[in-house]
This record gives sequence, C-alpha cells and structure tokens, in this order.
Amino acid sequence: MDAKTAQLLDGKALAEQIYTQLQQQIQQMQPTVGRAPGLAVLMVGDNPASAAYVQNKERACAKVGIASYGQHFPTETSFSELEKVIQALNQDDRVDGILVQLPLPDHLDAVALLHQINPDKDADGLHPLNLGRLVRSEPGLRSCTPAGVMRLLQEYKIDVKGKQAVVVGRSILVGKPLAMMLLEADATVTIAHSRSHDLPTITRNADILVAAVGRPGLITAEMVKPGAVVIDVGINRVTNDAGKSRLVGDVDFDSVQRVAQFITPVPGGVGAMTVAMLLQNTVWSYSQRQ
Ligand SMILES: Nc1nc(=O)c2c([nH]1)NC[C@@H]1CN(c3ccc(C(=O)N[C@@H](CCC(=O)O)C(=O)O)cc3)C=[N+]21
Repeated sequence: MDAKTAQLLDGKALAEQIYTQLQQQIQQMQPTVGRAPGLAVLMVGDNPASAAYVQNKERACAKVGIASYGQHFPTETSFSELEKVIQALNQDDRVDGILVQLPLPDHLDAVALLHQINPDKDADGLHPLNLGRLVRSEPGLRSCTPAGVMRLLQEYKIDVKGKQAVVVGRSILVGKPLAMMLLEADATVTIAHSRSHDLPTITRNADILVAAVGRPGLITAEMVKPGAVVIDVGINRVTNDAGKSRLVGDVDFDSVQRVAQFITPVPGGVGAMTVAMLLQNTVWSYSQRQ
C-alpha cells in the first residue's frame, strides 16, 4: 500500500501566500494612492458555475483589501448597454481592473466586448494588446490561468528550460497564452488539440504536460511519461452514480499520480492560482496608476 505517488503542486497554499503578500503591498501603497485598489467584475446571465467563480473572486478581493465592484446583468442585456458600462469603468478612477466573466450569452460578441476594455485595466490579460505584448515578451497584463501555472512551476523550482512541454488545448484563455509563456521560459513547446493525430504519442513525450481541454479523464496514466510534471487546468463538474456532484480535472488523477513526479489537484490546484493572479494583476495596474 505504499506505492509511489506524485508530489502535489498545492495551488491553494500558494494562493494564500500570494494573498498575504498582496495585502501587505496594498497596505503600503494605499496612503500614497489615497484609495484601495478596485476590481470590477461583470457577469451576464445566470450560469451557476460562473456565479460560483465570481463569488470566489469577490471573496478573495475582500481578503486582501481590493474593493470589488460586481455588476450582474440579465441574460438579455444588449451589447451596446455593456459597451457603455465598460466605457464608464474605463473612465472610473477607482477601478484598476475590469473583468468580463466568460462565457457570455450567445447573442453577445465576447471578443468585440473584450476589445472595449482599456488594456491597462485588463485584469484578465485577454485584450489583443496584452496578448500581443506577451508574444513580444513585453511587460503587460498576463492571462490569469497561464500566469498561475507558470507561478506554480516556479514555486516548486521546476525548471522548464530546454524541456519538452506539451499543452493539450488551444484556447485563447489558456492553451495559446500558456504555450507562449512556456516558450518565453525556454521550453520546447508543442500544442496538441482535438485534431491532433495520435495524442498519446505526443503526450508521452512531455516532461511537462498541461491538460486544458475540458474533458474529464482525458489524460490517463498510459499517456504520461514516468516522472513527468502534470498540470491539470480542467474544471469539470461530474455527477456520480449516487447523484453527488464533484469537480474533476482533465487528468485521471488516481492513475496518473502513480506515474508522474508532480501533479496539480482539482480543486486546489490551478483554479486557486487563477484567482490569485487576477488579484495580482489588479494590484499591478493599481501600482502603475499612482
Ligand atoms: N473572463 C474570465 N476570466 C476567467 O478567469 C474565467 C472566466 N472568464 N470564465 C470561467 C473560467 C474559470 N475560472 C475559474 C476561477 C476560479 C476557480 C476556482 O476558484 N477554483 C477553486 C475552487 C473550485 C470550487 O470548489 O468551486 C479550485 O480549483 O480550487 C476555478 C476556475 C475562471 N475563468
């Protein structure tokens, strides 16, 4: 019963450390700025998962001393109405970060809306200017989930330089920006996706394997190189036979932990880091603003 298992990359613990640091940073800066940092979170519709994430974000803001200006809009809210709200927040001096919770209802063009956010208040790092800055390795606001993955690797002194990194998933929220960050850190990066031929051969080549697809159990032990670092970005709510629901990632945790050297849990891994990076981005914008 003492089979070797991977070491956990504890995103929850690291996020707590980051909150303590941010809280101190805010306390130091606040007298000169004359106000607390502010984060505006816009949510449209009533997706229960989104509501839960937004609640996590607001709770974290309260913990570190960021004022959160949450706004909740009905599903049928028009594009132009949201555009006006974003423009007002762009002008609002109390607001350092603006976030539009995704996904949006189908009638709203999310990309066009993200373009409206002042890039210097783009706490999510999803504005094309910030994505461009990332590609060029220029300073700027970085996407939260990929930044959280990189911070976790750094914390556990996992050197990615020269290593084979495989990112499964090519979303603009995670896969693409994370591949860029790994490249910036001198990894040899492969992006695999739903059209990739022979996924197991690709993933078995990975020293660092990231799953960011949104398919429970996609990555099984046979797909993992022994001793690899496995990062699970998936957050899937599944219901078991007894009708109980729980969160699982894209990685078959029980089998993969016997093969990997390091693994992130779900929950308590990357998700917790995403929120920490959102707050860090907000505090960074705040520090640039004084
Ligand atoms: N504009 C935008 N930016 C986002 O960053 C964004 C988004 N839209 N839409 C949805 C995804 C998902 N997301 C998560 C946030 C927090 C947790 C989180 O707090 N997870 C904890 C707790 C999970 C729980 O138990 O509820 C954990 O994994 O330990 C997870 C996932 C942000 N996203």
